[in-house]
Amino acid sequence: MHFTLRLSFGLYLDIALFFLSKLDYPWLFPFTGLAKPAPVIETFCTDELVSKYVKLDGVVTLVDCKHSMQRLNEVKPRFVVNEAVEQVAYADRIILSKIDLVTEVELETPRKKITDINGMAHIKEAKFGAVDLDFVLGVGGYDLDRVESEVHVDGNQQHKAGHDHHKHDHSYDSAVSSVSIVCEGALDLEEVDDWLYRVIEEKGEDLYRMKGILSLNDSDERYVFQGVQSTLDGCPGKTCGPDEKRVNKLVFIGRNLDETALKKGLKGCLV
Ligand SMILES: Nc1nc2c(ncn2[C@@H]2O[C@H](COP(=O)(O)OP(=O)(O)OP(=O)(O)O)[C@@H](O)[C@H]2O)c(=O)[nH]1
Repeated sequence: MHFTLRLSFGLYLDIALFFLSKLDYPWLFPFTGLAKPAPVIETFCTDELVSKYVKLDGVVTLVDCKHSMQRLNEVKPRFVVNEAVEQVAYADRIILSKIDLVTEVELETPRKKITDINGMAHIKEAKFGAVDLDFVLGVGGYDLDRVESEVHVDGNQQHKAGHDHHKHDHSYDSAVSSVSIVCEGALDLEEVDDWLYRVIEEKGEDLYRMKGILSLNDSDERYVFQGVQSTLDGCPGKTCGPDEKRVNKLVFIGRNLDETALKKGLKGCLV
């Protein structure tokens, strides 16, 4: 008698991931060239099967400081992704490599470009990609308990990382930037929750990542959140000291972010 065991691909993957997860090793997935990071991150964060066994620790992007500017400055038509810009925008850690091939002054251009796109990522300069393993492993880029130590915002500012509008007014403005907001006061949790979901809905795929620390009116605990595209996670954070100021810090990374509207939206949630 013949038994035909029909296993779906999903079940094979389930079994493979189960055994691989038992090894308890960090996995590094290298993506070369023009890989789009968003679908990969989405798979790790939202795919039921993959997220059962594998936790995304962080995205590390290597930027060649000698040759990357051309790619980063390339203006793409509407709805066409600039993969190089997205790779920087989604990164938790950025290795600015080949620094021996440029002068200190020349290094300023890619460094500025990167921080304009992504105001959250930690940047390290390197020769031949040599950095401490701690920099690329145990990143915790998606851990809520790391949000407070990761969100360092330096005031209300938006860094535009797109092209010069006057030179390229024929094309769609696909500027990717970081918007950092710091505002004092206590927020209404329901209001801020509604507002964040409204931002996600309105911006759609143009919103890449966000993180924040919120002070709420009915609690001494801060509230931390982090989101990737349409997913949003949040939980209570550290308790506010009795004399501590109620401060809210948020960082958004995305395309065509409207800083004024974001600030106004957040202010509307203050009690
Ligand atoms: N001088 C110098 N050369 C480097 C450095 N890093 C890599 N290279 C050299 O650059 C050449 C190309 O290496 P990479 O840019 O790392 O190649 P790659 O990763 O395949 O390139 P991509 O897929 O485009 O990222 C090789 O000959 C490397 O030895 C560096 O920091 N300094």
